Amino acid sequence: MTLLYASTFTDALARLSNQEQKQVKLTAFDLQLDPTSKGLQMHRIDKAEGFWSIRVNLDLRIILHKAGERILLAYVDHHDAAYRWAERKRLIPHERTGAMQFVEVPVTPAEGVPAETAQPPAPGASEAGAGHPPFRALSDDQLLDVGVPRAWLETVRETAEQEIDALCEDLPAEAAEALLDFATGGRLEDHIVEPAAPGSDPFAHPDAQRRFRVVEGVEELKAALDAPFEKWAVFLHPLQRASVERAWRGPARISGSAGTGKTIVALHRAVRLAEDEAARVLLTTFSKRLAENMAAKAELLTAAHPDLRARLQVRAIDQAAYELFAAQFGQPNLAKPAQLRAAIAAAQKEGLGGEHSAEFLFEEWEEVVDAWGLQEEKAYAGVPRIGRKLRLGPKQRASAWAVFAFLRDWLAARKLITRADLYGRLTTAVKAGLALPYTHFVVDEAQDLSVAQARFLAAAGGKREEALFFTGDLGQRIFHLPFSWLKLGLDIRGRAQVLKVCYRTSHQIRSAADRLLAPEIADQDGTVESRRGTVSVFEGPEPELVLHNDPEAETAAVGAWLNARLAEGVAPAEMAVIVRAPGQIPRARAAAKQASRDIPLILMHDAKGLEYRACAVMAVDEDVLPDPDRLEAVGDLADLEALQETERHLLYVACTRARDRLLISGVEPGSEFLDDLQAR
Ligand SMILES: Nc1ncnc2c1ncn2[C@@H]1O[C@H](COP(=O)(O)OP(=O)(O)OP(=O)(O)O)[C@@H](O)[C@H]1O
Repeated sequence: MTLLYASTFTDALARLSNQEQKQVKLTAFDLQLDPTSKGLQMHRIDKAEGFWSIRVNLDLRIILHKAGERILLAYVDHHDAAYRWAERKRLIPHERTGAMQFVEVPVTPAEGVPAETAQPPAPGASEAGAGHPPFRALSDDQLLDVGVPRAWLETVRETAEQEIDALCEDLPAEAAEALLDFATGGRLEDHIVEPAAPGSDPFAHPDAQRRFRVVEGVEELKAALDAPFEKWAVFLHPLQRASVERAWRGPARISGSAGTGKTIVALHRAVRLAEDEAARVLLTTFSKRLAENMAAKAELLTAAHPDLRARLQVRAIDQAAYELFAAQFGQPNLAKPAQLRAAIAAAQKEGLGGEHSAEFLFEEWEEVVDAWGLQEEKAYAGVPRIGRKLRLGPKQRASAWAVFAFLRDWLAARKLITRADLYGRLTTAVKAGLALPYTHFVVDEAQDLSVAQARFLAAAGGKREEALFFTGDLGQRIFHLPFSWLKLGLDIRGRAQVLKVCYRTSHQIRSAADRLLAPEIADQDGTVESRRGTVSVFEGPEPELVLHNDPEAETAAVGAWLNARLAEGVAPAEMAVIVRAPGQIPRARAAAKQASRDIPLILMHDAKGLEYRACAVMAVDEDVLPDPDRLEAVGDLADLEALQETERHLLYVACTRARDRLLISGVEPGSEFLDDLQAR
């Protein structure tokens, strides 16, 4: 007997109370142990071919589908609702793609089916007061190619624009995504589903695997049922699954708009690599908080495989590097930014540095001299100054270098090293043969790797084909100026994949945020990441953008907006107020205070990886974003464009933390980026 469970089952389970969930799990375990047990009280459902019910308690029923040796946990609900669900369904492979699907049975109104049950509305029913049906001109073949079931062809063609959302909830996910993209200007051709090979198992098709999963042992069933909310732990999108499972034969990078599940892919990939008993996997990202989030998810994913969990370490990359350094060379004595600034001030006091401002010298040190590990002025002249178009003249360079040389001596005299030095020494040691305790590195938020980190990873991966796997989004680079990975030995060309389905953010919020960025962004080595064809799996209200005459008016309006969300039932912890810098926190606090003191206040730089039902991104003023201090610091010597982009990315990151509701506000005339957000 093969036992499978469907995403419809875990969705339905997640809607039940904790007590009910416990009872359902016990019944499911009983089923797995002995499907023939009389105690299950299994009954065939007359009106639904292949469907059976089993009894959980007086009221609750699990719906199964049985065919030959295969039993599928399909649904669970209170008695009548469970039967109604089954009576509307057929389990059949799609005639064109071969992927197994649940298909709603078309029922005509004459059969007296209540209007609220899920079924294709009668063709033409949508005409009253409806807009132009966007799919009317699509042929049967076009619709079948993207996985629309035959029974739905007419209904799809007659669906009006404002009914698309409801339609898509009833269609298989692959068909819904294709139609959503088409309705918002995309191309159906981008979503044609690869047909299964003749004679192959319809449950093995990549699109079937996003809704059905074979249970491999009681531990796995337990893990799935213990966390029914965590759909990502089981039901991956075919593109996600392909990214996780493929033998990439070299460093690979998976990208995608915010919320397309890049972190989820990184997690699954790390777990997959750890299946090999000889593997020691480091799953890493740039901050401790994000690493902790990933570690919690890794626990969930490996709940059924504790041995595998032991082969997987989750750490912030700096922490991992620190530990490796300490093990090899002893505790590093790291210079703090304040110490570096003090050293620059000391150099200037001695008359070094010419006309350069302290801020410029600090940025130049961080992003160029220290980042690239430059030890000599000659090397400084030849450094690839990507993102910095204006080259320094020889005199300016010489005066700046005098400060950097001073800085190096200053650090050496105090036996201090920088973070880049730490990575540099590790890189040299690895190249000289130091064996690391990791065989594989899976790196999330890779767009924010520093030069020194990228160089270290290139060395650490060595020539092992699957050693390096990156996930990230160039549009979310917020910490460093761009640089060429290729020049550092990380060649991902031809091994890049873009995810296209956004699970976090409503269509309305995601498409507004995506307007902040170019539809395609190329990295320094020519690898292009495209946002075209991205779809969100649900819809919501349009984001609101409001400018006020003064900060007080804004505070009052944001407070009112937060109160409105509370009134809708959004808990304080499910919303956030996000601002650019600490200087705007008092404004955020004043606004939040009007609704609840428990609403988190977050800086844009710290917003990465977080998600909330409702976000107010406030104080998006002209003199706040882009940050004028940062722009001034780089003066006319740096490429303002690259820095401007970094600031733009911050707004993108902030906006894409919102799931259902987004408010963006500021004081007139507002940040220059807001124009793009509004453009249609
Ligand atoms: N296959 C899936 N099924 C259901 N939910 C998913 C799936 N993949 C991802 N998610 C959910 O989508 C949300 C976003 O996922 P994730 O954080 O991995 O996206 P991301 O691309 O890393 O986002 P960002 O770029 O903002 O960091 C999470 O809530 C995650 O659980």
